[in-house]
Amino acid sequence: MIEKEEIEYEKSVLIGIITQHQDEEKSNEYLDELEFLTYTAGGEVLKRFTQKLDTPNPKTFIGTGKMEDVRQFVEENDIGSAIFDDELSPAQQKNIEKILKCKVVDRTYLILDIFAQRAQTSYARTQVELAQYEYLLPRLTGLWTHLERQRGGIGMRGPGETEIETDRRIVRDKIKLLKDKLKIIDKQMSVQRGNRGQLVRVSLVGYTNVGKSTLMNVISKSDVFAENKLFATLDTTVRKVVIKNLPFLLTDTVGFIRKLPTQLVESFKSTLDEVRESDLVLHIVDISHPNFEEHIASVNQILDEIGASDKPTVMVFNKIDAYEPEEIEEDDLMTERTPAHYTLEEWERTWMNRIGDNALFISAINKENIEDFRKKVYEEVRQIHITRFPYNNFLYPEYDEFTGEIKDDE
Ligand SMILES: Nc1nc2c(ncn2[C@@H]2O[C@H](COP(=O)(O)OP(=O)(O)OP(=O)(O)O)[C@@H](O)[C@H]2O)c(=O)[nH]1
Ligand SMILES: [Mg+2]
Repeated sequence: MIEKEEIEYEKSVLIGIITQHQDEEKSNEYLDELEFLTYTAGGEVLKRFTQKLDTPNPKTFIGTGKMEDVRQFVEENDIGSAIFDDELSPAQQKNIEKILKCKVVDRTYLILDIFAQRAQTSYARTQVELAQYEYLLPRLTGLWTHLERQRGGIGMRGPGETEIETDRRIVRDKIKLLKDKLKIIDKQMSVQRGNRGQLVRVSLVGYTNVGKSTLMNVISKSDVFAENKLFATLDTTVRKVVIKNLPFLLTDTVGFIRKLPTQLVESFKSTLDEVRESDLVLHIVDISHPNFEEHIASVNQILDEIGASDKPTVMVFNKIDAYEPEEIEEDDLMTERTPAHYTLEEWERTWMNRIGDNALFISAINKENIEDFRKKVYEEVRQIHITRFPYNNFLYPEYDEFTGEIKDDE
């Protein structure tokens, strides 16, 4: 069901709204992220449309006048998909499609589509397929049926055209089948996790594209796929890492994102079990991203949802090489200083100071402060080890006391 072949960049427009809770600046930042998602899915954004609205129009999400602007642009520029930053109701989606006569994709579907495109293993593919069917189920009546355009491109890598006329029952059966299939794999995975013995488990979590896989590669000398697109990693990778003489398991996981579709959280539950069952969480943050504080909040919320928010956590602020505060010219007396103007040193004195030792500032790419990072991880893992196996204490001296041969990895 999931097609793998590469597609040409598809012309798209983005549509977002500005509300009381979401001012123009926020809305722009969200659309930046949506544009990155669109690019990752294989689309090119020709134009953004925004509208000030207190509540979205129940029929067409944005107002009639604005929709007419969009329609004209879509027609004149041969646009393949109109992408909304918010979740659309099945009815809204249908209505808008009738007007625009192109694919209408919301943020949730876009993310599902990227996952479908990127899923490598049969396990990840099954999880995505399940999430796609669950998204599709309430939308079954007439989704995209009136479209006579070519197939393929954004939003077409899932259960699409062929299933549309199919009975809901068939989709429900399919959902049940996929759930059963996942249950079997889940059991195997859980046994595998059990077999890993008593090694301390550490997981890398964080917003998508913050550098988790890059850090994994640096620290474990492994070769996990990393790239500057969203959701480069869908399957968890577990590596045995040895710092000095202390072995532990390090897991690289799928990145999180604002408004991660609930269908995905649900079907990736067991991928996330890896995080839930870990002893230590390394929360990686891209400090060079203007929205990094909001990213932290999104990640914490998802950790909470999966029941993993009470783990010992180290905050790792990555990409310090790329961090550039906004500057205020000396003769500029109008611009107010905001956190966007903070230097790294100033950041370190904010709330980050309160987490004290549990905040690290690194560059995975330039290997800056990686030694501090290794030391910190060593000490945390050692602490967990000693608590769990008090008699083994003598095996693992303080990081600086260790004089034996330094082994990086096995
Ligand atoms: N400037 C800079 N870029 C970095 C650093 N670490 C990683 N990157 C880049 O950030 C991008 C994303 O890196 P990944 O390691 O794939 O990020 P990830 O968190 O695993 O992403 P997902 O798997 O998509 O969630 C890549 O282009 C990396 O080269 C860093 O310290 N500095
Ligand atoms: Mg990754």
